[in-house]
Amino acid sequence: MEPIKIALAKGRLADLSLEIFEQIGITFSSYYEKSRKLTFLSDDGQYELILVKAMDVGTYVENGAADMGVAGKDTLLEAGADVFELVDLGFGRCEFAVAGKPGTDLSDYQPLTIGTKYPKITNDYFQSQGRQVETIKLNGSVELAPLVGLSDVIVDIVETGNTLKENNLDVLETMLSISARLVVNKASFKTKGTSIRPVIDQVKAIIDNKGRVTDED
Ligand SMILES: Nc1ncnc2c1ncn2[C@@H]1O[C@H](COP(=O)(O)OP(=O)(O)OP(=O)(O)O)[C@@H](O)[C@H]1O
Ligand SMILES: O=P(O)(O)OC[C@H]1O[C@H](OP(=O)(O)OP(=O)(O)O)[C@H](O)[C@@H]1O
Repeated sequence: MEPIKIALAKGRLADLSLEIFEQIGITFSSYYEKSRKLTFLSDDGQYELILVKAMDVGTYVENGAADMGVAGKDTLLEAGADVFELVDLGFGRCEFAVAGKPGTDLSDYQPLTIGTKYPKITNDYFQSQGRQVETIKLNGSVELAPLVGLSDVIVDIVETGNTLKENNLDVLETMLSISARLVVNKASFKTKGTSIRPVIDQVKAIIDNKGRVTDED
């Protein structure tokens, strides 16, 4: 039988995700972080790890190129991924926020310009409140934008708040909380249910029992 394909991004969510898979007996001992290889077969040959960019996990899973995956809620929302989101893994916790120079009054700007890696989430959020904004798509170092006059404010992820602090920016408005999710392709969930369901159930059991898989573990 074909291996179940699991999409994962290198980076912040990789280690804890692989740790959870290991706890349910799915191990990829040929994987190591510095490798340039993008696919790894599990030791039992039943699963295949495919390494994609964080923002692309939802796309691979939605299209069935991967049967399941681990992705931040931020990336799933931004990609508008049509997938089953079956487990909140409880790590990778952070907040979306509007941030800017201290004392910035959002209502002073018409339209408000917003630098962000997440134009869809930003537009959806402000549109739902009937507030007119203009987004400027950035790919990183977003905190720079208001400092150099590229945008009035930013919308970005805040975890510890250190990046904002070190750049003399403040949270002006919090938007929504996010965390890592286990997602499954809708067709795979039906056609490969006998293989996929036990994985979901075991991951759920680990999260429920531990209730303490955190970034600090
Ligand atoms: N402080 C944080 N900053 C960014 N993402 C975080 C943070 N804490 C948790 N996350 C979560 O980790 C996920 C992966 O983040 P990571 O930094 O590895 O990739 P990325 O920066 O989105 O991608 P890339 O580095 O390829 O541009 C995010 O989508 C988010 O859900
Ligand atoms: O509140 P903090 O704990 O400081 O974390 C938030 C920072 O982390 C992320 O950036 P990342 O490290 O992914 O860099 P980039 O997006 O600028 O590439 C995010 O875009 C913030 O800049």
